[in-house]
Amino acid sequence: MAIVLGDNQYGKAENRLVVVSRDGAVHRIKDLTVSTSLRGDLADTHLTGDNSKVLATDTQKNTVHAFAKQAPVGEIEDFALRLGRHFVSSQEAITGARVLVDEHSWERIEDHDHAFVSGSAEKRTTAVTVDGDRAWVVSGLRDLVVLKSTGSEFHGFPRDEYTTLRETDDRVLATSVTARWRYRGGDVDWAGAHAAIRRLLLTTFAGRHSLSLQQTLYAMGEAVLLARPEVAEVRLSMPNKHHFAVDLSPFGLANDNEVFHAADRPYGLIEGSVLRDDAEDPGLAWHTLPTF
Ligand SMILES: O=c1[nH]c(=O)c2[nH]c(=O)[nH]c2[nH]1
Repeated sequence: MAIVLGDNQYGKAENRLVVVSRDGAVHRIKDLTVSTSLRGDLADTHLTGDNSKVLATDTQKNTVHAFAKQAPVGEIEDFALRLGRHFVSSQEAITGARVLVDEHSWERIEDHDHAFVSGSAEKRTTAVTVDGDRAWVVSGLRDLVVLKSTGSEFHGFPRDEYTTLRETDDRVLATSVTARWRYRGGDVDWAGAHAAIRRLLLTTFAGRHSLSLQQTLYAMGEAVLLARPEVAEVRLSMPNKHHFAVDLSPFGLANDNEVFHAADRPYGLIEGSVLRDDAEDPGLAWHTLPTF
């Protein structure tokens, strides 16, 4: 038996980067969390501690900062592609790079030039993978919290000796959407596509009558694929944020779906992928990313 080094990657995780750009007195801010990780000929450092091929994670962090100054950051996908390609093309030992970027939202306070209020917790995300001269882009969003107060049922599930859940034809449906979608190529209007896909996810959640969160998940992914030819696959992770109707009968009160306990945990966790059956090979697009 021999023991060998398996898959590995290394980098600087979660650089918190805020970039202020100025158009005269009017400022704009980009608030990003950037993680870089590199792959390649890295056996030496693991096996002998020879670091001659290790671009320090500190250097990776510095590169993120310098790139934010040297050219406009632009869309997160473009920024991530520039960084990933730089690491692969400038270091002989480095053959692959993964750059993750989350964009945090800020809104202008009224029409103020340089004062902002933090937006919702929702983040726009991208995961760019570079391997040699190839690249894949998986973009998405997370912490998009949505709720509908009717238009959701759940019944017809098996009942065994442990089942207590009541069937319902009218319940609150709430979730916090994590969505990732894989683009088919790199020639994409990143911001326009993101806005359109986000809208499709929201309008489908709102508009489709739901018989299960699973059905809603599939419908949301399907809506994106039907409308957006540049997307090959959508992966969704959607916790079922349960809202339990409170039993008010001890107080002699009827609860006509008005008063709920918003339970924090446990929560159902509904996850899945919706994809074209003729989608091309995803290559390394999802490599080392969480499945959902
Ligand atoms: O939409 C739902 N899917 C489930 O699988 C499930 N399980 C459960 O207890 N409630 C729900 N709701």
